[in-house]
Parts: sequence; C-alpha cells; structure tokens
Amino acid sequence: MQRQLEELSETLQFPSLGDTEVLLANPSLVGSLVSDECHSKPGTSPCRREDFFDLRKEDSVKNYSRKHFEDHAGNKQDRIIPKEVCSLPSALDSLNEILTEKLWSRNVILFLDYDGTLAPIVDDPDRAFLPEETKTALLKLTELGIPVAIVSGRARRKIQNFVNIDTLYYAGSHGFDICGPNGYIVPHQVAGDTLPVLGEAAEIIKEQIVQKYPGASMEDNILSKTLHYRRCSPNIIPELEKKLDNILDCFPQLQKTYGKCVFEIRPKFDWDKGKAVEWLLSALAMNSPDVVPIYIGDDRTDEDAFQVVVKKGVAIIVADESEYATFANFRLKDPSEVRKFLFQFWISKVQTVASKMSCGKSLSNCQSC
Ligand SMILES: O=P(O)(O)OC[C@H]1O[C@H](O[C@H]2O[C@H](CO)[C@@H](O)[C@H](O)[C@H]2O)[C@H](O)[C@@H](O)[C@@H]1O
Repeated sequence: MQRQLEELSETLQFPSLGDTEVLLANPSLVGSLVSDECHSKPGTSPCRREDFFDLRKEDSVKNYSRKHFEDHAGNKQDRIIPKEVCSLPSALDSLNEILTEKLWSRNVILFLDYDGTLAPIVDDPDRAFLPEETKTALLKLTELGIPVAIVSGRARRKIQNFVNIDTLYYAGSHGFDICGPNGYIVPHQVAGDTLPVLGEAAEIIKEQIVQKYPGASMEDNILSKTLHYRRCSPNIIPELEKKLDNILDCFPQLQKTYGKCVFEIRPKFDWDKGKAVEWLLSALAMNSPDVVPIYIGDDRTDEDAFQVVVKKGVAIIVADESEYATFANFRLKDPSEVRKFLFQFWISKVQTVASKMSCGKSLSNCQSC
C-alpha cells in the first residue's frame, strides 16, 4: 500500500497534478488504494463495530451509552426531520450522487470528527492513533487546496498531536477552541473564563468518582472534561452518573453531555460543534451559497454539526445499521469506510481536473486550457 501511494505521489506532481491520465488508465491502482484494511499503530486494538451497539448484551456498558443516542436526535425540535440511521444510503454507494459536476463546480470544505470517524474506537483514549493511510488521504486532499478541519471533543493540542498535519484547521474541546494554519484565521476560544470552575469540578469528580469506581477515568480536554466509563462494570454506571449529577448541581455554569461511553462536562454556553462549523465557514469566508460543506462524524455531539451542514451540504454519520435517529443524510460503516471515502473523493477531484482539459493534453503540458 505505502509503495503504491509513493508511486502515485511521484506520478502526480501536486499542485500542478502532472500526468493524471496515468491514474485514470490504472483502475487497479485506485482499487488498491481504497482497500478494506485499516491499520492502527502497533499495540492498539481497533474496536469491532458490534462492540458499540451490542444488542445481545442488554445491560452492557455500550447499551447504557446507546440510550443517550436514542434520546438525542429524536427529541430535538427542528425543521430538519431526523431519519433512522439504518434508512440512510451509504456515502460510498452514493459517491456519484455526492460528487456530481454541480458539486465540483463549487468549493468544498471538509469537516471531520476524530474518534470513531478517522481513528477507530479503542479502550485506551491515549492510544487512538490515526491510521497512516488516513493521514495520507488527508494530506492529499489539502494538497489539492481543499480546506480540511478536524472538529473534536479532545483538547485542541491533543488532537493536533494525533493528526500532526499543520495545514489543517482544528476545533478542539467540542469546538470551544479553534485555530487554523499560521496566519489563516485568528484563534478563537469560547467560554475561557469557565476554566477555573471546570478545574475545580474536575478535582471533585476525580476524588469522588474516579478514585472510587474501578475502570472510571478522567480525561482533561481543557475546555471540557471527559469522564470515561468504557472500562467500568455495567452495574455501577447508573450510580456513577447519579454521583456526577449531584456534583454538577453545585456548578450551575457547567453541563453534562453524552458521548460513546463517556460523560462530557463542559461550560453551559450556547456553543457546540455546529456553532464551531458556522464560525469557521464565516471566518474562512466560505458561508456563501457556492460552498458545499461536508461533515463526517460518529458521535452525539456531531448531530449539532449535521444540522448546520445538511441544509446546504453533505452530512455523513459513521455508524452501523442502527435504529436511532440522526440528522445526517448519508452513512459510512466505520473509519475504514471513511478512509475509502476520502481517497475516492480525492481521486474524483483529480479526475475532474483532468477531464476539464479540453485539448486532451496533460495539465502540465497544456498551455491554453
Ligand atoms: O469528538 P471526538 O473527536 O469524537 O471526541 C469525543 C471523545 O472521543 C474520545 O473518546 C472516545 O474514543 C475513545 C478512544 O477510542 C474511547 O475509549 C471512548 O470510549 C470514546 O468515547 C476521547 O477520549 C474523548 O476525550 C472525546 O471527548
């Protein structure tokens, strides 16, 4: 795989694109670039899809988390009607529909969630590495001039370290902390004055929950604190949640939100991933009708962004054929399908550029088109 990518990179001299005909004439090369395998760094154990929504274990940890997904989109009063995940078309099967000429004649911006979208879900949050092939796909897209933003619940610095591409935009702490490549946009932090209160609450949570409930852990995402219960025994989680609610009763400036086997503690502030997407579109002067935003995410917090993006672009949920409601309009099964989609997306862009050359010459040789 790596050798083929290198071969392809040599053939396609970005940004001029070089001899794109080689790619068009070589479908096997394209096919192998989008294979099913997904490689994490050694030592990580990628989570199986069924690990999350395991219907066989009624009282499992993941089902405790799942009920919050069911509550979410279904309860939201909005003009966009949520649909069952299982009813959504696959974004890969609908690639032609998504990548129409109409879309390509407009500008595209890609928003990507991290955990469960780019990186497979694993038990240890510190080992959720970005697969090398996915990183290659992201690099290829940015080399084509497509703006790419990572929108994550993780602290911004942490997500920058995991992805390690300095030409991307990053919105960390669920969009409360945004920055772009040097000089592109002014860094934007929301609700920074709640940091001391968040710190105070985190200390109490550590003392009263993390130290008392085996398997519980606390992750510092700066403007959000994440209480993990993936490794807890299922029967203690309701009690753990109650305890958390009691603690948060003393902190009216903070709120609890839900994620995959986590409770997120963040500022009670009218801000979320959707607001962060709107802010970035505006900061990049990309909120005009000729821009198509594409958002890919897997978690409850991504639903806020789906609602913003779906009105004018493409919202893709990463999930198996589950029966809960979402605001997305397409579906991908798992991070390996996301990687495939990103590669297909890049290939289509390259093909479109090539097909636009009416004289039949390669882009590098053409003087007139
Ligand atoms: O918005 P995201 O980028 O999806 O971040 C949301 C949370 O993701 C991480 O937790 C999730 O992934 C972990 C590693 O695979 C997994 O162990 C955990 O159960 C998942 O909820 C991250 O650790 C959190 O801090 C993020 O808030």
